[in-house]
Amino acid sequence: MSAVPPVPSTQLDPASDETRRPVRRALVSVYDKTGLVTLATELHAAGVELVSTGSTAATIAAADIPVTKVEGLTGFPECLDGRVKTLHPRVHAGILADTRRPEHLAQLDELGIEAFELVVVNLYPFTQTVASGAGPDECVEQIDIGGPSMVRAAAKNHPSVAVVVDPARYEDVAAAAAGGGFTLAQRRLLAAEAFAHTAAYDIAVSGWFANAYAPDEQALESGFGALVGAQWTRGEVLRYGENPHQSAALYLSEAGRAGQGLAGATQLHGKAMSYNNYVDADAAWRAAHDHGDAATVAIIKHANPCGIAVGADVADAHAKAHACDPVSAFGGVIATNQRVTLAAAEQIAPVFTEVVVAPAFDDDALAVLTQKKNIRLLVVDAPEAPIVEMRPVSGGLLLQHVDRVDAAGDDPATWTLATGEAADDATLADLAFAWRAVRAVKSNAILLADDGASVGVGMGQVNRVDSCRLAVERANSGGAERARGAVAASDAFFPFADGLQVLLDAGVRAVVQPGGSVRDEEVIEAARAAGVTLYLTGTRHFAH
Ligand SMILES: NC(=O)c1ncn([C@@H]2O[C@H](COP(=O)(O)O)[C@@H](O)[C@H]2O)c1NC=O
Repeated sequence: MSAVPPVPSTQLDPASDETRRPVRRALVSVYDKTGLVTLATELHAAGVELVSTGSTAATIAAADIPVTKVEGLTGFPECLDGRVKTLHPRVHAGILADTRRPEHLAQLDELGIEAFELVVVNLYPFTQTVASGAGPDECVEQIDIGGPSMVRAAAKNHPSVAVVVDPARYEDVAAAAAGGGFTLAQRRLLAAEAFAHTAAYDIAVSGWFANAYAPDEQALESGFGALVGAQWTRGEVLRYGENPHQSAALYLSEAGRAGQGLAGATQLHGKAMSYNNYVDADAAWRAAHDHGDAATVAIIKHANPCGIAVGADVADAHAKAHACDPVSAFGGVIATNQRVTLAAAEQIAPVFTEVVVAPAFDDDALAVLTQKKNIRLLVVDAPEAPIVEMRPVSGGLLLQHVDRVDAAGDDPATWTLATGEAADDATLADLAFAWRAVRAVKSNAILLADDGASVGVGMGQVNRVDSCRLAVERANSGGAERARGAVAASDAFFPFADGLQVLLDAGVRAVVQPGGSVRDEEVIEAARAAGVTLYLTGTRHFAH
């Protein structure tokens, strides 16, 4: 590495006006021409000389704004179908010269090169081209080379150059050009945005290579490419994490940035969402969308349901879900897959509720709920089901395909009747509901249901028999005796007959479970002895 002479230090506060660098010359090369003419007009009015590539220059010139073509600067024609336009020392030396260094200025002078103080670039639409289903050659052609080179160069040289990669910034650019240029602090922020932009671009390109264009053998077999890249951007800093001594923030994926998913939700009312609110709201929102078009309400506490129900409408579903465990519903998070109506809002309002998540709220429902100062109201569209989900482990990341509700085995028509009489339509509908609802329950999930509503949920245990006891205890709390005559779903097989026996003793009328234990016969025999219908799904929905 050659020794680089030290840069003269200024000792100035980066935000100070004295660090502004007046914009005299700008290089503008944009694929997306949105706002270009307005920007060029304002830069020209501020006395900025414009240098541009092919169709950017043509667009500016067509608006009667003076512009120099890059070719005029380099003395070299754009060639190879635009693969080489700005890749020239006259361009890059003009961007990379550190004008704080007298020797850089002297070299520019010697070479007859003028420095740029502003670079405005946006890149070829690689992601959009891939998404359009274009063939590989077209996708490869849409990998921008010259653009990222200029962006990275300008970002590196932010002490001398401001770089802009997003048309949303053009107003700031025009204001800065007219007002003496960007401060050093602003140029640093712009450079950070620029590096994030090229990083996201390279993640998209490298991901496409690893997963679609040049997958290795394992990727072909498994669908998991050799590389996973993603970029999350900070959405909001949260008051604290799971506990007050933990700091936390919400970061957004591309979907979240586009306003999708829980992270991209619109909050209509209430205090800022907390870390735990997000965790519970995500679980609630998923659970509320597991029952197709039926009006569904899920009430979640600590990522587990204290009630899930389908009903004639949202109010009906909410009343049924709430009745499952009114004690635990206090301070819960409610999600529904339908508009919240006045009737539902009037039921929800008297119960202390942290968050309500819904695709929409009727105005009169909103009027009722917004009287509660602290309740958070979120509008979230139906989930765009992610294909894979990630979970960090120390030193790595686990990826798995999402456990979808339409897995083989979720359709009662595919179930095997292991013992007992075939269920009548109503019982089968309850079993199907319980089987879908139990997916939302974590760690040895047992869910008792009746008439499209959970009536007792056992979860979070390290053995299944304890979950069975818990589900029965909850169903029968306060002398309710709701376990008798209910149906039961178990997310995974009963390893022994003991757990099932707890349910049988409590009087459940039908049970659905995956089956597949080495002791299945023992388990089936217990159901047979009790005269209870037992279905096997062949699929499990375990959730940790
Ligand atoms: N190859 C190059 O030298 C080069 N220099 C700039 N570009 C890109 O060309 C686009 C602008 O071209 P035009 O002004 O012709 O529309 C921009 O998206 C810019 O990122 C280039 N194109 C691709 O690499």
